[in-house]
Amino acid sequence: MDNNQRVIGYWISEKKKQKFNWEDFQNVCAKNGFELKMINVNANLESQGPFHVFLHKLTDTLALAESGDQNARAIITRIQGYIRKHPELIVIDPLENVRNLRNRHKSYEIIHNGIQLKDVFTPNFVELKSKYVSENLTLLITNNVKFPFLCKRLVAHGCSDAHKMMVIFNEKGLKDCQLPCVAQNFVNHNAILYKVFIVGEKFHVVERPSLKNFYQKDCESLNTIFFNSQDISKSGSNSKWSVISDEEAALRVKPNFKTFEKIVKRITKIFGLVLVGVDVVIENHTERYAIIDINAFPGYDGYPHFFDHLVNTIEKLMADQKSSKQNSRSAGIKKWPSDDLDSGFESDEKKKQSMT
Ligand SMILES: O=P(O)(O)O[C@@H]1[C@@H](OP(=O)(O)O)[C@H](OP(=O)(O)O)[C@H](O)[C@H](OP(=O)(O)O)[C@H]1OP(=O)(O)O
Ligand SMILES: Nc1ncnc2c1ncn2[C@@H]1O[C@H](COP(=O)(O)OP(=O)(O)O)[C@@H](O)[C@H]1O
Ligand SMILES: [Mg+2]
Ligand SMILES: [Mg+2]
Repeated sequence: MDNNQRVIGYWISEKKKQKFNWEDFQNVCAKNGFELKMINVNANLESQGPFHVFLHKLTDTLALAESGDQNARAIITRIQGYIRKHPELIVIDPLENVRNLRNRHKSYEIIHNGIQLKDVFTPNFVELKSKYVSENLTLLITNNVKFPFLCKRLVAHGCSDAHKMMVIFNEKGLKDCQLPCVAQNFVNHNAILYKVFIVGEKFHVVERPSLKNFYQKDCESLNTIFFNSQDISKSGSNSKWSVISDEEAALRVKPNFKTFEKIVKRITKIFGLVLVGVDVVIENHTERYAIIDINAFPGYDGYPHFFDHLVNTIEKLMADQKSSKQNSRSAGIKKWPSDDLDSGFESDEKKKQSMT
């Protein structure tokens, strides 16, 4: 290996590698002076290094580790040990920050407390865990969650049920909630979802199909709808639950990209993530933007020149690290707190956010 070569060590699943056409990434890296090296997370990392960057999607492993899986725990401990031993390693993204997205209730709380933007909100939500319907009903009322609401598994990824959901229309449907779950107000949005795919300071928005509108009369007549979110909002999805009338479709509004810009800025900062996706719907009538899901290292399907943007972002993070190291040396500060949630892109606040 060339001593000046910068090495990106990575771990993503084989399935994701295929979806991404990873060989193209290899070429983009080579063109920009990076070597891309797959890490064997089951073996000692020290002997596989040195690495300058660690790029990963370890959401499933993190979730498994938290549920007690010994092998997953060993992997996470090994990686954490390596990261601790190499404080200059650029980690995309820090494990602590990715971990915040495992529990849907926790990520909604972070958004609710941190988004602080007029016209952007996360719909009212509450965690349900009681086997007694009456207790859950009280919780719903106390937290202002109304029918219809979405019932989402508490765990957002890493288990086979993470994307199985329900729309609950009435008290009769409460027994259908699969626990533990988060109940979240249903927001009518004329069946269009906006996927905001973020790469550092850049982002790209794609439109996807979504759930239809539901009205008060549906709460009286409909039984619980069970669905898998993977069948609703992929680029080719064609679910019967996404069909709306021509009148409703005519009411769709053109999204305001300035609002997406603001959302991107806030979300990257409060979650401290470089590779993140935000699912947004625009509420009918109020035209407020509802954030309904946050995903670590999503699919980026439809994001033009994703690999170029990723490499440019890595370049920038390296340059930022170098200059902050120089600054802290002159100020007598020892280390940039890269794992601090709120540090995000603090130093770039003034710089213009740009869209692809
Ligand atoms: O399957 P893809 O490529 O659509 O990507 C999935 C994401 O879809 P999106 O890009 O937002 O449309 C998907 O996003 P959603 O939760 O479906 O909004 C998840 O991020 C999923 O990861 P995981 O299985 O939950 O760990 C992502 O799955 P992985 O490919 O990362 O396993
Ligand atoms: N609060 C909501 N109001 C209306 N529709 C929603 C709401 N939350 C989710 N949906 C719909 O359900 C789908 C899946 O929900 P989401 O929270 O994104 O879960 P996942 O992590 O499985 O993608 C979304 O793509 C959207 O169509
Ligand atoms: Mg989603
Ligand atoms: Mg999700």
